[in-house]
Amino acid sequence: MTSNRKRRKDMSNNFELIDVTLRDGSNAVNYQFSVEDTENIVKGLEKGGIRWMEIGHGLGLGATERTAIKALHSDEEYIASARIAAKEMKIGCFFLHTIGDKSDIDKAIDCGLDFLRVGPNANMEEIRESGKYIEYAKSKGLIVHCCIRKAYAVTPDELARQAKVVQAYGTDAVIIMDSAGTLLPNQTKEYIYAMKDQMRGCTAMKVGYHAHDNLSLAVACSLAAVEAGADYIDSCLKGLGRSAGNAPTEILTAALKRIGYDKGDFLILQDIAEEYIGRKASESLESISLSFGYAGFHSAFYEMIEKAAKDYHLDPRALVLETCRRERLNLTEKMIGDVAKKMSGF
Ligand SMILES: CC[C@H](O)CC(=O)C(=O)O
Repeated sequence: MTSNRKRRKDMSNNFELIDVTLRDGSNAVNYQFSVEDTENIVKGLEKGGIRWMEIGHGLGLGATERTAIKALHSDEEYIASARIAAKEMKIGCFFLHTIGDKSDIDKAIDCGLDFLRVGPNANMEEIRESGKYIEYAKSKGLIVHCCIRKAYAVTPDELARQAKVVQAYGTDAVIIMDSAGTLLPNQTKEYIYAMKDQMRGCTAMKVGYHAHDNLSLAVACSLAAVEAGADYIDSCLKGLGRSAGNAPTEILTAALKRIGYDKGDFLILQDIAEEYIGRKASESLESISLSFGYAGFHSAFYEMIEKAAKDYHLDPRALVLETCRRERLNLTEKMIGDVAKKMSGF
């Protein structure tokens, strides 16, 4: 008992929470966070003891400029307002190699960015394509995380091999993203252990975890990740995020405190969540999310499911489950259409 307590106490500063409300949560509010929301949430999180946060468009740098999904403000406006509001908070942004370019990284640095989170899907091709941005951001002095999306689509060993490749580009941390909220706590640990084993003795590269709450396990999986030795854990106020949302920051900090980790004042964080996120949170909850979590389905593919389900008069939930039995990483309209056709007996 005593040694357990001591071990936990010794570990209390060994990992960081990264609040991603203003980035992942932006997906849930149609990218309409205002500069005022940004300032209030940054100040509130900092008051609650959070030291790292991710902000900006849900799809990362350059998305407002280069996609049809426009945020209320530009990347520069979001970063500059967060920078002004923050005292010591580290401010980060997401980056997709399919959307952003190096000029976006330069502009973000000029506005005061501290860290960049480059997000390839869990396949070697995307990892390699993202590599040049990881190297570039490192050469410009940023802290860089490689957030491997849809990590559940490959085995823990395969993900660890991908992390090894990422490491060669100089990334400071690899974040395991359970983008569909499909992992169970014991599976979460397997991914962290595989990653740590792969890196053992040869690098200072850190490992993080980003949960989604489709099976209401985001907090449990995050705690499991901490227990397995994760260095970073992502969370959002009220769990506000894409699809079923993420691990709620205020609940996670309370649960962590119960087991001996002091990662923030959950009462302050709860007040901030109520004040600034309360009304927005319910908008992100959709009943279909449970099937996404069960099957390991990324919500970004849902439009294709909706269309095929309508065309073939199917229950979209059944189509999600059947599609994911065949493929979870690279879904196409044709593939989903073929599954729907087969299911409907055509
Ligand atoms: C497009 C970025 C994506 O939403 C990253 C993420 O949060 C996830 O995959 O869970």
